[in-house]
This record gives sequence, structure tokens and C-alpha cells, in this order.
Amino acid sequence: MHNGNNRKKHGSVKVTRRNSKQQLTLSELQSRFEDQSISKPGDESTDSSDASIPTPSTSASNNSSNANTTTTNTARMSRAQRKASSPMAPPFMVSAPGKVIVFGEHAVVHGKAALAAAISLRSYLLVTTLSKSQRTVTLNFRDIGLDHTWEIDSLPWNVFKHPTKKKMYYDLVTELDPDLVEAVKPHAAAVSTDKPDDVRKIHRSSAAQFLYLFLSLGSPDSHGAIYTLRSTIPISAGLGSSASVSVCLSAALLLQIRTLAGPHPDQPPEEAEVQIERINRWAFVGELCIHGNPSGVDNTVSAGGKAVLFRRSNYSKPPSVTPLNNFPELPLLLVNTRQSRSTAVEVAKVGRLRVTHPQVTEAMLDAIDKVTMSANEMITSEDFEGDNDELEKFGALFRINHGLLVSLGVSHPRLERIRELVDHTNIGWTKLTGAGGGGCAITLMRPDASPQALQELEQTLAAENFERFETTLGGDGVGVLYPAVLRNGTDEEGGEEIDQQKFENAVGIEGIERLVGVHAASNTQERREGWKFWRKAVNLTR
Ligand SMILES: Nc1ncnc2c1ncn2[C@@H]1O[C@H](COP(=O)(O)OP(=O)(O)OP(=O)(O)O)[C@@H](O)[C@H]1O
Ligand SMILES: C[C@@](O)(CCO)CC(=O)[O-]
Repeated sequence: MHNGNNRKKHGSVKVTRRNSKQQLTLSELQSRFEDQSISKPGDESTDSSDASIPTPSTSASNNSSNANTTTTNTARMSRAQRKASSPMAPPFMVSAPGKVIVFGEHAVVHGKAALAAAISLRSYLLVTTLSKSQRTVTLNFRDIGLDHTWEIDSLPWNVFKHPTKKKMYYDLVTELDPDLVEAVKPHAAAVSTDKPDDVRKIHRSSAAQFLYLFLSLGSPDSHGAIYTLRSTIPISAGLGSSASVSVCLSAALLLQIRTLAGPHPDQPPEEAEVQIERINRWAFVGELCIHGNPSGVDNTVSAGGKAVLFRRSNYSKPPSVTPLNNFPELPLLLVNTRQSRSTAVEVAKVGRLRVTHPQVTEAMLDAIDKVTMSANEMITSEDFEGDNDELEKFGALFRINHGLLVSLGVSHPRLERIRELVDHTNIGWTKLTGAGGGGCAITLMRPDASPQALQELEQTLAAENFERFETTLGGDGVGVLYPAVLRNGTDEEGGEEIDQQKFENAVGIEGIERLVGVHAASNTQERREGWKFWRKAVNLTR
């Protein structure tokens, strides 16, 4: 599955403690990062014209991402000359997980509860800031073949920074501004003009999402940068791929304008929570650009990690999010139909059903809410131990929730096929997860399921072109690797800089994970060398 070349040191840059290029030690860089809290009272602008910029690394300036539209403009030059040169920051990386919705998808869009958990599959965004003379931003979404460069000075800053439109980095934005959407449109339409319509449509919405966030959080003085994304989450499969991309973009842009503190290991959890909330708010805006009508559960789980009970009763207010710290380690089988679909389309189907059959639909959404709340009651009970009887009861909730989703019209024959195969072997209880219409199913496995039956099921699934995923539930949310250097050297040597080209070309989950420093540590958890995460307080009571 993986590209053996990624193992080779050949061509990679070794960062030593006194790298001639950076002239800063790793710990100096780290402490500068840790000092980057500018959440000071009275500091109310998303502008950060004095933000420090990363060094243009050799790999970045040579890279394929065609930063070839650089212009020189006198006004810009004089701005650059006026400013004392700020210390250079190196490339850095942010990462955010996908999720599974265990109960409550679709109902959650209509104010009901959902129970969801982060998974170990993640998106990774490498940010390489360019030198002052390179006045371009490049979006390189490698997995979907989108690679486009805009000139920063050609973007509609006048519309986004107009006093009646301008937003602060801490604002709660619950809907897109139609004027801002209009202003972004022609710039998003410029991408992938040579690609087929269906591909262009996806690229345009990714471009619109990026530009909306970049223009909201950046400023005309923002430094040029290349944003390169790779993900181990299957796209449009119900595992929150779009939310994890939104969280990465939001976190990267907020870090670049220096509005986030940490993350660092001894950061007070309350402070970490504020940073997560800030990232999550803008990630929701990114989701609005892709989905139209998201509940916010996906970006909330992706930003904060672990597992939560989520409900958004009033869209103009923040949702209620209850962390489930003792979420049980459920034996889950995660299977992808390989039938991709759009979340926006599936959500719209339920919206239409609500119009044509209001009472029936409301009753089904209420029933899903009751399923979710029953599941929540079970797993938060002091007495829950996950024994056979309890899992039997919990499993029945999977079955009921799936039945209701079928009735809402969001299943798919391929999902029904998985359920049929699992039911036939009697190894557990299955439901679709995420938006449905294809995508993934989760099966809660009976503890006494026969290993032989499971093996046979896996063979049948493979033969019918289903894909099985190994993942663990309840991991960390958004995290940062700053600088983008693997701590794989001795103290003297520092580590190995993550090479842009290798990152772009890494093959498969293994290839990407090896490159960003993920190591298998035990059956359930992996080690992420050098990565730091914002972590909320742990409430030890159930
Ligand atoms: N690896 C990726 N690279 C670039 N863009 C991505 C990537 N993964 C997801 N996206 C964006 O997210 C869109 C898919 O979002 P969609 O909501 O349909 O699926 P999902 O998030 O995987 O499913 P669900 O919302 O049910 O969890 C893609 O069309 C693309 O715009
Ligand atoms: C279908 C849905 O409930 C979950 C998608 O992962 C949509 C949403 O909550 O935004």
C-alpha cells in the first residue's frame, strides 16, 4: 500500500539546533509559538499585519504548486519596506480527526441530540508561508486534485473588510453573508477550468470555503502561503472528512494571525477549551460553505476530539456539547460501501420529507432523539460495564436508529447489503453512520461473536468490494506540529523536516501517517511524535 520512497532520508532536510536557514533553535521556535496568545482584552481585530512569517523553505519555493503568479506592486513593496523584517517561522502542520456518529445523524440537524466520537483517521494540513515578495496563496488539496494559486492583492478585501461586514476572530458566525458569498464566487470559479463539471463543482466549493475563511480571518497584508492537505479519511463516506478539513483550515488561519494560545502540555484545560471553541466557530463557517445546512456536530467533534452528546436547538446560539469522557471502548466494525454521496443532498432529502409529511417526519426525528438519549443514559450510568446483557440492549438501539434512518429515506442498497450480511452471521447490530445515501456503516459486535463467522463476513465484504476500516474511537481533536519537523533525530540533530513533495506524494493511510510521525504504540492508541493537542478538562464522573 505504501510508497517505499517515503522511508528514504534522501532529499529530506535535516533541521539541526542551529540550522543556518532558520537561525533559531527548535526550542526557541517552540516557545515563540507558545507565546502566541493574543487573546488580550481590547484586541478586537482579525488583522494581524505584524504576524511573523515562516521561512520560504527550499522545498516550498521549488514546489509544483505553481506560485508563479507572483506580482510586484509598488504599493506593496513600500508596505514591505516600511516594516522591520519579522522573524521567520518555519512550515507547520495542523491535523484534525474524522468522526463517527453513533446515534442521531439527520435528527441533529433538526434540533435533536446526537452522540458522536472522534476517530483515529485524520486530515493533515501543511502550511508553508512564503517570503514577503511572493504575494500569492495556493490551495493544494492533493486528494481531490485541486491546486490553485490566487494573487492576494486581487482578492475582494474591500468587501470582507468593510465595517458593516468585518468579523472578529472570536465572533460567532451562524450563517454565510450573501454579499461575501457573491464576492468570493468569481475567484472560486477560476479554479480547475479544464476539469469535468462534477469535479469542478467540488473544487469550486472547496475554493469558496478556503477563500471565505482566508478573507474573513486574514488581511490584505497577509503573507503568501501554500496550504497542502492530505487526509486518511475516506471522502464523502460519512466519516466527517469535510469537517476535519474545515477544522484544519480554521486552526491554521487562526494560528497564522496569532489568535491562539498553545497548544502546550501544561496549558490549563479552560484555556485550551477557549482555543478549541475559537477554531470550532470558524470551522462551522467552513462547513456552511460546503454543506448548506450543517448541524455543527461534525466540526465540534473534530475540533474537540473524544466523544460528545451534542444538541443545537437554536441556530443563532452555540450548541450544547456534553463531553462523554468515559465513552466505552465499543467493539465496532466500520465498513465503507465505497458509494460516495453528498451530505448536502442527503440532508436536503430529510428537509423535503419534513415538508411533505411534517407530522410523521417529526415523530421519527423525535424517536431518534429518544434512541440517542437512551444510549446516553446507558453509557453515562455508574453501572454500565458493557456486559452481554447491556450490549444486547445497546445493540437494539443501533438497529432501531437504522430502521428510522431507512424510513427517512437516507439508506442505500449497499448499506442494506452490509446489514443483511451482518444480520445473517448474527455477529452484531448495524446502522449507517453519517449522512447515509452510501458512505459507511458501523456494526456493534457481540462480544461472543464467533471469530470464524467474523472471518467469513470479512471475506464476503471484501469480495463484494466493501472496504473495512480499522480505527479507534475517542481520540484527540485538533493538533499542531510546529515546526513541521519529525522528532526522529538525536537532541543534537533535531529532526527531519516534513518534505512538501513527499507529503504530496505519500501513498495510502500508512504512507501519510509515517510521514507525519504517527507510530503504532498499542492496540488502541498510536503515538504522534512532536504533535501537541488542545485538551479539554476531563470530568471523571460519568
Ligand atoms: N481529503 C480531502 N481533500 C480535500 N477536500 C476534502 C477532503 N475530504 C473532504 N473534502 C471536502 O469535503 C467534501 C465532502 O463532504 P461531505 O460532507 O459530502 O462528506 P463527509 O464529510 O465525508 O461525510 P459526512 O458529512 O456524512 O460525515 C468534499 O467534496 C470536499 O469538498
Ligand atoms: C447528516 C448529518 O447529521 C451528519 C453528517 O455527518 C448532517 C449534520 O449533522 O450536519
